[in-house]
Amino acid sequence: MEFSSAEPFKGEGCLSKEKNLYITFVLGGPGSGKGTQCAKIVENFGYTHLSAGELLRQEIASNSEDGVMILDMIKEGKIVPSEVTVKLIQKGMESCDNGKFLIDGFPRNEENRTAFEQIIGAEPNIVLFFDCPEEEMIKRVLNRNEGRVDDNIETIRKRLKVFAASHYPVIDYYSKKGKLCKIDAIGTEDEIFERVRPVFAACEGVQ
Ligand SMILES: Nc1ncnc2c1ncn2[C@@H]1O[C@H](COP(=O)(O)OP(=O)(O)OP(=O)(O)O)[C@@H](O)[C@H]1O
Ligand SMILES: Nc1ccn([C@H]2C[C@H](O)[C@@H](COP(=O)(O)O)O2)c(=O)n1
Ligand SMILES: [Mg+2]
Repeated sequence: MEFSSAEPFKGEGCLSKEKNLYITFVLGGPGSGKGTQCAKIVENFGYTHLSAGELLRQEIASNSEDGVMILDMIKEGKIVPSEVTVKLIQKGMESCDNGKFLIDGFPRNEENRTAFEQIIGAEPNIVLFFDCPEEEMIKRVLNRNEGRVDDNIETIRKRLKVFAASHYPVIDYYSKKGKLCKIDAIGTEDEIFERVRPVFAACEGVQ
């Protein structure tokens, strides 16, 4: 496991300097199991889960100014401009007393990553990466049955292409910083969580 735990980050930028921030970015391709494992981390370790995709879907549902643009991009499997997504994450972080965040599905590319650093003024302590073969991701997404507009084979193929083209520089960046924790995402949900659990158990002492 390529991981070194780090001290909590003192909020800077938009977030209160009084708040001890402990940020985990949760990465992986579509259907790799990010949301499923985040729910288990919340249950076991008391984090606040902010899914970038879910925040964008809520923005569509609320008929906001950016809603139509976001919907068009999601249908095409494209990445929404970083400023829009980071502002939604910022709102989510500010509305929470707890400083322990799981930021799921973010950063999707280098633009996302640098926008977060600039706007939020913080870095993740840990970056989880769920490593899953494409065929398994396709199977899981097609079986998901949650009515998402992007859970169809055409959009999945586009999302997988975007993922393959943009995730590596982000993974590489955090790997070089000793923050990357790669998790084998094949197995049952519980088996996978037993690979995730030690990462958070190890961090309990430094929060
Ligand atoms: N280990 C697993 N084995 C089989 N199915 C799984 C496993 N983990 C999650 N699933 C199922 O696969 C589907 C996708 O999982 P999940 O929504 O957690 O993925 P995700 O990485 O958040 O995807 P997305 O990026 O599209 O939001 C869900 O229906 C979930 O119940
Ligand atoms: N950082 C992000 C996260 C998500 N999106 C858009 C594009 C994705 O295909 C879609 C669904 O995300 P998921 O729920 O699969 O994490 O939301 C984005 O543009 N930028
Ligand atoms: Mg998800």
